[in-house]
Amino acid sequence: MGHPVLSLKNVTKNFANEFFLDHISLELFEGEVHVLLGENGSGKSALMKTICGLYSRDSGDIELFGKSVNFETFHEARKNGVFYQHQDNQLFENLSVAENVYFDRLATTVPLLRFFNRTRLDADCYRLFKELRIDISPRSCVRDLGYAQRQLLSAVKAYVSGAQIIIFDEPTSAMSEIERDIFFSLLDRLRVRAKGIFYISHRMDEIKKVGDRVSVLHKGRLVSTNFIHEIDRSTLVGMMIEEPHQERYPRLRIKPGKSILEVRHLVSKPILRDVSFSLRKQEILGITGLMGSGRTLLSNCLFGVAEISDGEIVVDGKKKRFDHPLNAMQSGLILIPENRAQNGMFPPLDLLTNSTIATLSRFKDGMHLNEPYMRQLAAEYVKRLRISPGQHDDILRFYSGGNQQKVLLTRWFMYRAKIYIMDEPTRGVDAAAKVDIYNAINDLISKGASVILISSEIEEILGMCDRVLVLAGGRIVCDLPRSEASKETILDYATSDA
Ligand SMILES: Nc1ncnc2c1ncn2[C@@H]1O[C@H](COP(=O)(O)OP(=O)(O)OP(=O)(O)O)[C@@H](O)[C@H]1O
Repeated sequence: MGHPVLSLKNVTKNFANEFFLDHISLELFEGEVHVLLGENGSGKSALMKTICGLYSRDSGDIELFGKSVNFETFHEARKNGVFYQHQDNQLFENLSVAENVYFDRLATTVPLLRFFNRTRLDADCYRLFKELRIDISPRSCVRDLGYAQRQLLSAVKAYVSGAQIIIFDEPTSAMSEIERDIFFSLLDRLRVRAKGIFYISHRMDEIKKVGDRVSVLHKGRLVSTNFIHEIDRSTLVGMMIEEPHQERYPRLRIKPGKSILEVRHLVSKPILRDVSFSLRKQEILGITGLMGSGRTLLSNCLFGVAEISDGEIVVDGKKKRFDHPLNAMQSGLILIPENRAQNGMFPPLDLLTNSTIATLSRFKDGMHLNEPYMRQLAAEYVKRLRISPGQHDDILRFYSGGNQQKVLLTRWFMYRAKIYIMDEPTRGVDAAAKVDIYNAINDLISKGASVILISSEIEEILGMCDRVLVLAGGRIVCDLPRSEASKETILDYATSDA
């Protein structure tokens, strides 16, 4: 192990007396990938943001290459070689992929944007993507990319930034195996080029693969730092959470009933081609596929967000045409979207409003809303999904990513739809809270709902679903009962690209 390139010494930060980073001392050694683990809201992102100027510390010291630093802005940290990849991928929606990748180059080396050479920029990006095996067109607009593609793009931005210290905050949370392999090879290159990497993740399966040491945070405190090869998964989980072990995938033994949703020969240009499948009452139907396979587009078509060029949707035996999400909702369908920051949350509003906003009719009491009932139901979900801090007037913007996700789920769990389409519902959620979410999904099923669970995590699909569909190149390439599905079969089909 080399010498420390970044040292935190007794760093503290008080967040409005609600949360406290408690005297954290941590070192990042030259050449290491240092994994940070901890349940949702344990302080991982807050600590990293304190390093890179997004938050100022109250006390303690941070040394970069042996010199004390106190970055006041994110920009100052970047100038000094510290790059933070935010878990919500902060990209420019209206710019192209190449412009996003080389945005720093544009902003710093070209005095007037209008003189920049687009052809050269695209060619550089094309070469880079070819080298990294990334199959995204440099000219596409970021707005049209799926979440996993955006994650890959953010990682490439870190790569081209030339930064010496890189902080990845849940960089692979929506990526499937193949994209993760691309990301890991990019990480291997960075390991050689950068001086040190902090790596936050809830995907326990990747930690051994990527990390050298691991530090666990719990409620703003550092619990321990260990070499990864010296510690096993269950010890790590035990350090993160206080509760005893729970079953990872709690499955119900309910036999699905008759078909309630039929999708027939659905086409949505330019990706989806001839997609047909059915969903049965009280069934959990898993859909997986690689980046760009059409998973999210399919969910958007079913929910009336994206246009359908051909084919039909039949709900409860009746043909439907959804031009707007409201039509889909009236027919009992709900979509919990993949990109919560963009399509799900109301960041400036409080927890109570964010959780009850879609279900106000349920709380109607004459001319008023029954506020005690709203509070009671919200409190039940706060407890059940362990939302933290969980006060009704907490503003959502200040919540950790995983807790924001839980609030979003609360909103739709309360809604009591017939058919739930959940696009990556456990993204950014810690191992224990995932089980809470699976239990809440089971609860919906036992009350008669059906669920389409779209996920990039094959283990999750195999653990929770009755049946698995694999999308590749915009088509369904397999439809398997869970008993016949395995990780290998799914991967084989996912890479077959019909
Ligand atoms: N600007 C802020 N104002 C008030 N509280 C904040 C602010 N930023 C973070 N917090 C609080 O600090 C705590 C830790 O949040 P943080 O985002 O670091 O969690 P995390 O460990 O990264 O969780 P996750 O895995 O869910 O992303 C949370 O309780 C959060 O509400």
